[in-house]
Amino acid sequence: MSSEPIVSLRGVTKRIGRTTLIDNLTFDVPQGEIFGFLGPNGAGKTTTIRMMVGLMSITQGEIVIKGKNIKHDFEQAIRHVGAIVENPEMYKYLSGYHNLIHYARMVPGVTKERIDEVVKLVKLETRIHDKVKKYSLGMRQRLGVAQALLHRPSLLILDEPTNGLDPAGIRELRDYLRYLTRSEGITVIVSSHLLSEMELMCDRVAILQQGKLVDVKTIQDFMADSQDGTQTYLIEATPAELVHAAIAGMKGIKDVKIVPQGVEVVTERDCIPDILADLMRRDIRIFGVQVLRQSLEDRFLEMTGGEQVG
Ligand SMILES: Nc1ncnc2c1ncn2[C@@H]1O[C@H](COP(=O)(O)OP(=O)(O)OP(=O)(O)O)[C@@H](O)[C@H]1O
Repeated sequence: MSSEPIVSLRGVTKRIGRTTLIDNLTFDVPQGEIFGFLGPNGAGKTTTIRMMVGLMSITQGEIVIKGKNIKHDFEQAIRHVGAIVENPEMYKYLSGYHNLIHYARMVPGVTKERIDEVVKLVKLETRIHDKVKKYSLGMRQRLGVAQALLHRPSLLILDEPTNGLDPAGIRELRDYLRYLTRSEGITVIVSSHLLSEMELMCDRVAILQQGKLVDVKTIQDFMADSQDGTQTYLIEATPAELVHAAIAGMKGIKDVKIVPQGVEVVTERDCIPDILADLMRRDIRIFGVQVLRQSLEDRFLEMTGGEQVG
């Protein structure tokens, strides 16, 4: 993976009249990842995406895609981008394949081989000759993604792609987006107000709230670090009462409680070896230690002071 970000936003601001919709966004989207814009309704996800694809002007700041500033080099920047921002146009009475042929006429240099390739990429091979009216929402979306991929973009942007999909459709979407990043090296940006989906789908998320960036982090980092650097561990050991009493007296323990599977301890990572060594000295039998990861939802609520999402 290259270290050069595929997209950089620097001080991006959008004002309409006196209202600031987007306020000074600065962050990078690394290449080859699935990157999420996460935030409650009205946080500014769609507005940011619209600016990135040139559907809306930028009041202030810069957006650079693959080294090209979209204000000064729009054509050059946008040729790297495939996007679905609004519902893509499709002819319901034509097959998926004929829709692609029709669309490909508007995209210079697209061959029949490329059409077959994109059909494979979105895993529509078995149904591509069916009429679009017979497609499920998930399949229509995949056809939309196939359209967006025809010109070999290195960045795919999908605004709220899980909207209206059933759990199976969401899973398929996740699988083929992952396939696109892994096998084709395509960077994907998705937006959503649903934390649980972003957690499963993305490598990294930018959290937006009221047009501002709250934070941008990898999913692992979101779940791992609580604000004070502590983490919850489950120590499976018996007898639980003895474990509890021993740990409660140690340094650096924020919380300790007995749970059905053992004892839960809130502490810093560096304290774990000492805790285990101490328990072993007391002849306590240790069966396992697990890091209990916080869900992104917990982290989000912690970071935004409780504004509910989803
Ligand atoms: N053209 C516009 N004129 C005025 N206000 C707008 C315009 N477009 C969006 N807004 C406002 O900007 C804010 C951000 O909207 P945006 O659609 O970007 O949010 P979002 O995070 O995508 O939310 P959602 O999930 O509801 O689509 C909202 O308060 C919205 O009402």
